[in-house]
Amino acid sequence: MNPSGTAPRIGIFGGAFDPPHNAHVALAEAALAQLDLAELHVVPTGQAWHKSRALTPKEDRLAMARLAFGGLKGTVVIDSREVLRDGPTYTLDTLHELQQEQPGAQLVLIMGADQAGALPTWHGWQAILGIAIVSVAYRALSTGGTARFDPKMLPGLPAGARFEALELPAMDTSATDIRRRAALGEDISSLVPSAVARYIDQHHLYRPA
Ligand SMILES: Nc1ncnc2c1ncn2[C@@H]1O[C@H](COP(=O)(O)OP(=O)(O)OP(=O)(O)O)[C@@H](O)[C@H]1O
Ligand SMILES: O=C(O)c1ccc[n+]([C@@H]2O[C@H](COP(=O)([O-])O)[C@@H](O)[C@H]2O)c1
Repeated sequence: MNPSGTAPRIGIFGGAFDPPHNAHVALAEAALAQLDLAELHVVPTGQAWHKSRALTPKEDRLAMARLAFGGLKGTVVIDSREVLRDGPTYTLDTLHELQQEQPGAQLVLIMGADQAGALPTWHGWQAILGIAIVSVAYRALSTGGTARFDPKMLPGLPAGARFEALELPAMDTSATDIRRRAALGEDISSLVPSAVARYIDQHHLYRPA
């Protein structure tokens, strides 16, 4: 408990971060500014069972996450547990581990509205909603507009599930678009933190073989 008698809030922001980009950083900054977090864990995904393409090696994604998020103001932990874990990455496992490590903390799972809408496809999603508050940031759609999210649209929403809105200006940046641009040799320096752009260049990431 805090001196105020409330449970410390631990934020969890997971992603493939292939690569981490400016919208990810803006989302993390908004979470630190708005969610009253004692800590923010930025968690690169290990084995993304839900994505059909092979991700860039986890060592590179972890290194880029350190470059992108390591300098943010606030207590930020670049959490390597999922890249170190064998087998498919399940957020539920991460939440169970954090619960054991920090009993009494309130876990706050942070995501874009696109992921929130897909929650019923997640492993153990109803258990996740029993453990964590879900904080949802709006996300610009490639077709224009923003991805709105209303928890009531989730079929089978468990009673007691808690959601919070995270205010974020809609940004249409996506890692898919950045990988595509980098593969074409286009300049991506306005889309990712400069240290990430240097890392991509130095390690020849996203270029055709
Ligand atoms: N432009 C954005 N605005 C708001 N949230 C975003 C944005 N881009 C990513 N996110 C959120 O960040 C988290 C991690 O996303 P992820 O690493 O998959 O990035 P991505 O840009 O969606 O990647 P990809 O294009 O490869 O699917 C997810 O919760 C996602 O909803
Ligand atoms: O646990 C699951 O089943 C699960 C299914 C889909 C996504 N996630 C997590 O959601 C986060 C964002 O996913 P993504 O696809 O936008 O990178 C990332 O931490 C993933 O591991 C988790």
